[in-house]
Amino acid sequence: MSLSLHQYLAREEALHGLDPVLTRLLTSVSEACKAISFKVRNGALAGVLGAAGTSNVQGEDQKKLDVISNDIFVEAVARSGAVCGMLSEEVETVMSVPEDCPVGPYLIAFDPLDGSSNIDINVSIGSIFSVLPCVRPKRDCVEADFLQPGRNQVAAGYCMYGPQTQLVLTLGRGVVMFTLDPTTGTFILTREDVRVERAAKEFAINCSNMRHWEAPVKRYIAELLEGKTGVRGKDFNMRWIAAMVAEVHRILQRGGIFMYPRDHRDLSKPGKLRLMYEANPMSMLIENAGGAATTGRQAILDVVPEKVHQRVAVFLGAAEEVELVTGYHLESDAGMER
Ligand SMILES: O=P(O)(O)OC[C@H]1O[C@](O)(COP(=O)(O)O)[C@@H](O)[C@@H]1O
Ligand SMILES: [Mg+2]
Ligand SMILES: [Mg+2]
Repeated sequence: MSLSLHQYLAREEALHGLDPVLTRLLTSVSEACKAISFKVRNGALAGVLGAAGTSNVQGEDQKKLDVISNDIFVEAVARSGAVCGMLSEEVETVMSVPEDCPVGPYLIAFDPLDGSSNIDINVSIGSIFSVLPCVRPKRDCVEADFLQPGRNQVAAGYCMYGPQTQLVLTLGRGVVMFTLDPTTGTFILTREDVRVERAAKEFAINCSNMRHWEAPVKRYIAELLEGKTGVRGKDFNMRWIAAMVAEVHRILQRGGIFMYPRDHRDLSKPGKLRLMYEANPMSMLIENAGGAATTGRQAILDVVPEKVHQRVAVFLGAAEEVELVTGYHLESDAGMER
């Protein structure tokens, strides 16, 4: 019998004591994702393609869909009565809930539209979310309330707008996938107990940055590229979709490793991806599927953030590969100390 997201969350409440307020929040997130999915499906017909003509806190040009998706998320989540603060890639400061909305015990961080460079070419994109507890729920939450390690997350996930719209979720007890039935507008559970194998034969990295990488990353990638004839003794395949949601989605289903290392392009940016609404939720998913996620030097989920929009290097996926490349970083650091 097929289970809807609503029924799945009710089952989690009954079997594992899932907080009904968290259920309400996740339901609001799923409604936001559904609304974004409908916009994406209609593309040019809905007038959602192209640039917005503005830039975000990262100094990146915003696409219309970045702004539209952000507005949809903020509206849905603020009205859930489940949060006391929101953090978005598209908004510089943390957002409080409006006066006419009740305040709840959670904080939510989100990347409303991931893979923005794919929007106008009709390639997979997504939305990513991370839910943290709020120690002192109040209307005027501040940045400091969000500065918690990813280990504190109580739920995390993403929705991918690809050939199908799929919502992928962890509550800290494994990873489950739902597929949106476009005829009824219901998310239906289509995969449970998602696992990432320890070994891998596929990797994802943007090789155009190779000259800027640190030595351990250059070493690791060089060994993968040598294939059967090199120290690894096997051939590896490569993919790069330029949307973290799509890369993680592939890895959750057929394995592999995804990397966006820190590089020397701009020393003020330790990596491209953002810790709180990209790396943390994806790391929680990957760890819950039996994989690993590090900065090359420590588990991503143990990083204590200093700023809400902070960037971080990311190596995630198959545990064997993540452990190997992390080992190369630690060896290299130890060598430099000597
Ligand atoms: O264009 P690059 O440098 O390959 O970067 C791709 C990476 O940037 C991101 O698109 C960043 O996400 P946004 O679209 O939310 O800014 C990741 O999803 C992806 O892995
Ligand atoms: Mg993103
Ligand atoms: Mg984004």
